[in-house]
Amino acid sequence: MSKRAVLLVNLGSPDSTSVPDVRRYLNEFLGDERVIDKPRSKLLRTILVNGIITPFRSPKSSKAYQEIWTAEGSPLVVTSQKVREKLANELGAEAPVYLAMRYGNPSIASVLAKIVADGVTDILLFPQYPHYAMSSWETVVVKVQEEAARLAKPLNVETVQPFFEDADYIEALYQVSAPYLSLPHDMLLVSYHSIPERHLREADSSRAHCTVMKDCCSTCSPIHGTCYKAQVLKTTQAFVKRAGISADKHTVSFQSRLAGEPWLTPYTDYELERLPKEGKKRLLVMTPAFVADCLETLEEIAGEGKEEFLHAGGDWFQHIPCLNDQPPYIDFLAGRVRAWLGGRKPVEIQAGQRAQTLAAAE
Ligand SMILES: C=CC1=C(C)c2cc3[nH]c(cc4nc(cc5[nH]c(cc1n2)c(C)c5CCC(=O)O)C(CCC(=O)O)=C4C)c(C)c3C=C
Ligand SMILES: [Fe+2]
Ligand SMILES: [Fe+2]
Repeated sequence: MSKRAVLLVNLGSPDSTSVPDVRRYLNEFLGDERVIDKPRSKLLRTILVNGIITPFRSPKSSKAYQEIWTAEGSPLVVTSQKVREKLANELGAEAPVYLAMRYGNPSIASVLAKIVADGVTDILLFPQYPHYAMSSWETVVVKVQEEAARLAKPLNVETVQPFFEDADYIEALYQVSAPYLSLPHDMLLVSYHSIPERHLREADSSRAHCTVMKDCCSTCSPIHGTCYKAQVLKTTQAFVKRAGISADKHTVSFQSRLAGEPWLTPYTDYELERLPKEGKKRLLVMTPAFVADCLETLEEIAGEGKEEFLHAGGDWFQHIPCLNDQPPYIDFLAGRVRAWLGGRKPVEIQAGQRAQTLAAAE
C-alpha cells in the first residue's frame, strides 16, 4: 500500500541568536559545497569557512539576528511552521505535511526518518524557492535524495520544479502586494538575493550561453531551466504584467553578496543610494526570491535598506512583506499538491546534473 505525503523544505536559521549557535549554523550553511564552491578542495574550503569566514561573520550575524528574532524564534522558521500547519489543515486527510530545513533544525535527515516511521512511501518534495540556484533549490533536492538513499526503507521522492512564473504563484504575489501597490510611490524596486555571477556560468551546461551571449537572459533558451538570473527576470516580468506596472516604474536589483568575486548586479544597496538622487523619493521594495520574511528581508531591506534610502535623500520607504502564511500562498501550495495527488508528475530537472557535467569536464 502506498502512502503519500508532502515535504516542505526551506533554508533554516540558527537555533538561537547566540554567537556559538550562529557560528555552528554558518559552518553548516557555508560548508555546503553548493554554496561556497571555491576552492575545490574540501580541506581548503573547510579552512576558509570554519577558520576565516565564520569566526569573523558570526558576531555580526548574531547581532543582525537579534534585530529580527521574536519570542517564538526565527521568523523564517516560525513562518514556515505556520505554512506547514495551514497547508496541513487545508489538505486534511488528503496528505500529511512535513517541514524540514536544509541547515539547522529540523534537519532533513530527522524529518525523513519520521516520514518513513509514519509509513509514508511517496513524498512530494516542495523546495520553498521560486527560482533555481545551485545554492538554494539544487542543494535541497540533492540533500533530500542523499538522505533518502540512506533510509532503511525505500522512499519515492518527486520534486516540485522552480515555480518562478507559475501563474498561481504570480497571482499570490500580486494578491499579497496589491494593498501596498495602491500606496503613492515613485518606484518599485524588486530585490532578489544575489549569487556569484560564476554560478550562472557553472549552471550552464553549454558553457556558451549565460553571460557569454549578449542579452543571454532575454533570449529563449533551454539553459534557463537552471539560470537563476533568467528566472528572476521572468518573475519580475510576469508580476509587473499582472499588476499593470510600467517599465519606468520598476527596477530589479540583487542584495546580500559576499566579498571576493563579482555577484549579480545592480547591487540593491547601490540602487537605494542612486534612486533618491534621481528624484525617486517614495520607494516600494518587494523581495520575491524569499517566500517567507527572514533576515534578508526584515533586517537587510526593511531595517538597514530603509535607513540607507532615507539617508540618501529618500522620503518614504515601504517593504512589501513576503507571501508568508497568507491565504494566496497556501492556496498556491495546495493547488500544486492536489495536482500531484491527482496523478500529475512534476517534471524533474536532474538535480546534480550540473555537478556531474562539471566533474565529467575535468
Ligand atoms: C533565496 C534564495 C537564496 C540564495 C540563492 C542564497 C544564496 C547564497 N546565500 C549566501 C550566504 C548567506 N545567506 C544568508 C541568509 C539567507 N539566504 C537566504 C536565501 C538564499 N541564499 C535566506 C532565506 C537567508 C536568511 C536565513 C534566515 O535565517 O533568516 C546568510 C546568513 C546571514 C548572514 O550572515 O548574512 C549567509 C551568510 C551565499 C554565499 C549564497 C550563494 C552562493
Ligand atoms: Fe543567502
Ligand atoms: Fe542567462
